[in-house]
Amino acid sequence: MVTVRAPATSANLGSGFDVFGAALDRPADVIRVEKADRTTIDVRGYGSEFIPEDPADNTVGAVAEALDAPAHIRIDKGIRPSSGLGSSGASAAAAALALNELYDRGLSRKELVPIAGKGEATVSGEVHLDNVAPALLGGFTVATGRDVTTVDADIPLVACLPEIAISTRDARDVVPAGATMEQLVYTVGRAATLTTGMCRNDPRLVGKGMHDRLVTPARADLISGYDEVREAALAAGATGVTVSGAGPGVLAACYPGDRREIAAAMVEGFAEVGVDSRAYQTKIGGGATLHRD
Ligand SMILES: Nc1ncnc2c1ncn2[C@@H]1O[C@H](COP(=O)(O)OP(=O)(O)OP(=O)(O)O)[C@@H](O)[C@H]1O
Ligand SMILES: N[C@@H](CCO)C(=O)O
Repeated sequence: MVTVRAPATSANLGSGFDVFGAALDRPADVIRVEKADRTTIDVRGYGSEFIPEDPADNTVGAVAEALDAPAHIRIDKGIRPSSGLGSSGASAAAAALALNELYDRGLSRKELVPIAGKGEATVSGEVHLDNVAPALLGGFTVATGRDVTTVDADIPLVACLPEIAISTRDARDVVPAGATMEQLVYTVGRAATLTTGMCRNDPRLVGKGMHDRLVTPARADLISGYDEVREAALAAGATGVTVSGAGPGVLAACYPGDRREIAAAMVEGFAEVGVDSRAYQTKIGGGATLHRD
């Protein structure tokens, strides 16, 4: 039996739509796999009632098929689905690492990224690697096509999840079809600022680089209380705030000593508009970990 813990991730980070991603040190999914004649899936934990166990509809099913690795797969969800913390991608990444080990396929973590991406595509409709890459490799990741670069950054974060569900598929429908040259220049500047901040472990630059005028405003409109939460987090010391992944989670970058106050301010911001939420005080963390029994 092989057990893998794969972390939650935050994709986009504002200025890096479909390219940037970061592994979070908590929460995480845990997957256990055992060889079998055909793949079966048993889902438990956070939000498990909303997750299909049919391999055709669960992200881990496509991964088992791609690796030709049928198994009994038990998923313990620690990451709420449809929250913007890469829940479906974490399961896909964990399954790729676990089944690669179980069947001695010998693929590297980088080679497993596109395989996990096939699993993620079953629910989001298109292949994008900005959740599965950090879940497998850890740190801050830049995924361009099949090429993934990683930076082992150490940046404190707060992720606040409101009790609203937005599927990635629906949130992709509101992404603008095009951009003006002015918007492109602004986005490149912010993305470069964020990347420099990650390389220097500088929360101020990371926060500044999260600001995005292209995709985030359209997605923020889907999240009741987004403006209130953003203002509250900035007033409490956040260096930048954006939508986490496809939402509805909201992500704040900050200095280490400010996390508790920012988390409370974000929960209060959602409460102002009558929405319950849960905040995680976290930071950029490592990739999936594997244990063989
Ligand atoms: N193993 C899985 N874990 C979580 N969700 C899954 C899984 N397999 C299938 N799903 C389905 O995927 C959808 C959730 O994925 P979605 O991409 O919308 O959200 P997310 O992974 O939480 O967020 P994001 O990608 O924006 O960070 C739900 O409809 C859920 O039923
Ligand atoms: N880049 C993806 C991440 C969510 O899976 C999106 O924003 O749609």
